[in-house]
This record gives sequence, structure tokens and C-alpha cells, in this order.
Amino acid sequence: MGLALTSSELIARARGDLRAGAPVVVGNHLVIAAEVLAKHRFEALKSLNCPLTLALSRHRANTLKIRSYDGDVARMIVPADAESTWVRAMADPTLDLRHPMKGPVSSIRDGDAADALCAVVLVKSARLLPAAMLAPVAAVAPEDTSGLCHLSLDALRSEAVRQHIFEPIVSAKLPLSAHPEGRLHVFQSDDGTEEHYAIEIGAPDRSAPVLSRLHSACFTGDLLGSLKCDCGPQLRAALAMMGSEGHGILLYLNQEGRGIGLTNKMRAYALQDQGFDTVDANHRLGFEDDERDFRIGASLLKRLGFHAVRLLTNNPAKMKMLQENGVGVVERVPLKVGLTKENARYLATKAERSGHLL
Ligand SMILES: Nc1nc2c(ncn2[C@@H]2O[C@H](COP(=O)(O)OP(=O)(O)OP(=O)(O)O)[C@@H](O)[C@H]2O)c(=O)[nH]1
Ligand SMILES: [Zn+2]
Repeated sequence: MGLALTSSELIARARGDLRAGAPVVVGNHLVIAAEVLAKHRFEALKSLNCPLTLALSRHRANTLKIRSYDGDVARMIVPADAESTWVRAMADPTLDLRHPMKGPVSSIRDGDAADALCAVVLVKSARLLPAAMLAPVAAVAPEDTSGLCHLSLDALRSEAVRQHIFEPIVSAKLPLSAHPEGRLHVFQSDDGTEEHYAIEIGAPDRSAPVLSRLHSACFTGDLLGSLKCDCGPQLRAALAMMGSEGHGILLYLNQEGRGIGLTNKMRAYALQDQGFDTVDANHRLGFEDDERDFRIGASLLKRLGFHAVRLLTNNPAKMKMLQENGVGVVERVPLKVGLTKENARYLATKAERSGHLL
């Protein structure tokens, strides 16, 4: 008792296994992430002599003009002569120009799609493209499945909505050019897989609304000075405003690429190079336009003792989520900086399609 893995720990382990290209068991199926399916693993799956299913997200299936009979997931039969490169090409739209001919494919409409849906959600939560290969676990020799992560659908469904708990690990003084009295707090998730940071400027009064920013990580904008977005100038302007007021709290949330990770954001950029906008590029990859969990920001603020903020943002969704999760937003402070000719269309799309305020 107490030493057995919890469902959350098992799922965290399964994400690592999937990223390594290894199989996991979801319900009654062996699952491998399509994006990282190795040739030898695909040959092993084929040698099971059982029907193999490829599950794709609804968005990706739409792009490929494949019928989806099961809501958010589409299932199709893997053709007998398919190679692992075909599977990867089905998963990855950045390969569409290189592999234009993928059909014909037959969608599956019979049977239960629950394992396929949970598999795609799990693969996506591992920050891989939402596409999975499935084989019935009954076709696999028991000795080949004994060391694998076995996940029940109930465990996966409750993990998908569970709010992670973030614990403060360490904090230390960090004098900044924006203000000499800075402090960096590090938070880690209870399953050890995620880290977020809070930068406290001055000594804000916990009983009054604090000037605050929820900043999502953007390696390209924050560090490299990318002109494709406004993140770097927003980060520096927010710190500068807090510095000149003498107080503030900036959360630096590791939700790169609106929660899809840097690799997938760069895939989205590759699609943007082909003419798709920021929202359509996410959809073609199989993601929602915004995969971030803004509840994390509210829980970190409360953990630091803040219950009301003056929020630096142009995004009404951030304000709404904070309010719904117990942090009052007494004022929205607009943050309009860093407009370039390269990001004008990106910012216009956010205003037109994602509800950002101009
Ligand atoms: N998927 C994807 N993410 C992008 C793209 N451009 C920027 N991002 C990411 O978008 C996020 C920007 O988030 P924020 O600036 O915090 O949030 P916002 O929703 O724009 O709201 P405010 O800036 O507060 O108004 C960062 O994680 C970037 O990495 C893109 O084209 N595709
Ligand atoms: Zn950015």
C-alpha cells in the first residue's frame, strides 16, 4: 500500500513511453503514437495478423477528407501494403506536399471508438501530433505486454480533466533591469512533469489588486526576438510597467505555442509558410486553436496569496478563466506593443478569430 503507482503517475510514465516510440495499453488496445512509429515496430504490428487501426483527430481527418463517425476522432483501416512512412504522413500535415497521395482510405464506423478517442487524447497530452496506431491487445502475446503501461479509460478520462496541483519548490532574489527588487518562484506539478515560474516585483500588498501578467512561454519571441509575434515586447513591457509601479507579479507559464509545444508550433509555422493562418495551422495539425489551461494561472496566483489582479492582457479568455477560478480581475490593462509588418496578420487573426481585443 502506498508504493503502487497512482493513475496520474502511470499516465505520466505512459507519455514518456509514447514519446520514445514505445507501445502502451489503452483499454483493450495496444497503442503507438503515429508520429514516432518506427519501421521495426510497424512490421511487428503487421506480423500480429490482426486489423490495425489508425486514429486521427477530427480536424486532421477533415483536412484529409476522411469521414469521422465518432465525434472528435476518426478511425480508419490501415491498408495491408502501408509502410511506416504512410502512417507518419497521415499524422503530419507538414509532409502533405511531399506525400500528396495517401488514399484511398476506408473509415471505420462500426464498433466502439472509446479506446481510439482516449488514445488520441493521451498522445496529444504527450505533446505529440494527435494520431495513434491501435492493435487489439488480445492479438499480442501476454509476455510482450507485461512490462507495458496499462491504462484504463476511466483513469484517462479523469486525468484529462484533473487540475494539476503546483507546489512551490524554491524562491530567491533576482534583481532585474526592470526593478532591483525581483524574486523568482519555481513551481512544480504534483506528477513532476511540468514547471511554471512567478516573477515577483517589489513587495506587492496581498490585500489589494496587483498588476499582473500571465505570460505564455514563447522561445522564438521571448528569446530570439522573432518578428512573427508580439511576445518578447509584451514580456519586457509588462516587467517595465511593474518596475515603474514598484510592484507586480508576472507568471511565466510553460505553455509554449499556446500549449502545443515548440515542435508543434514550428510545424504550425511551416504551415503558415504555405499560407494558412495561426488558427487554421493549429487545426490542420489536429489541435484546437488554444490548448492552454488557464486554471494554472489562477491556482499559482492564489498560492502566492493574490486574490485580485489588474491584468495586463488583450485576451478576454484569460480574464474569464481567472474570474471563474477565484481570482478577481478588477481592471484590464491593455498591452499593445511590438507591432511589426511580419506580425500584423497574426494579430489581426487573433482579433478576428480568437476574440482578442484590439
Ligand atoms: N500554436 C501557435 N502558437 C503561437 C503562435 N504564435 C505565438 N504563439 C504562442 O502564443 C502564446 C502567446 O501567448 P500570450 O501572449 O500569453 O497570450 P495571448 O493569448 O496572445 O494574450 P495576451 O498576450 O495576454 O493578450 C505563446 O505561447 C506563443 O508561443 C502561432 O502561430 N501558433
Ligand atoms: Zn510569441
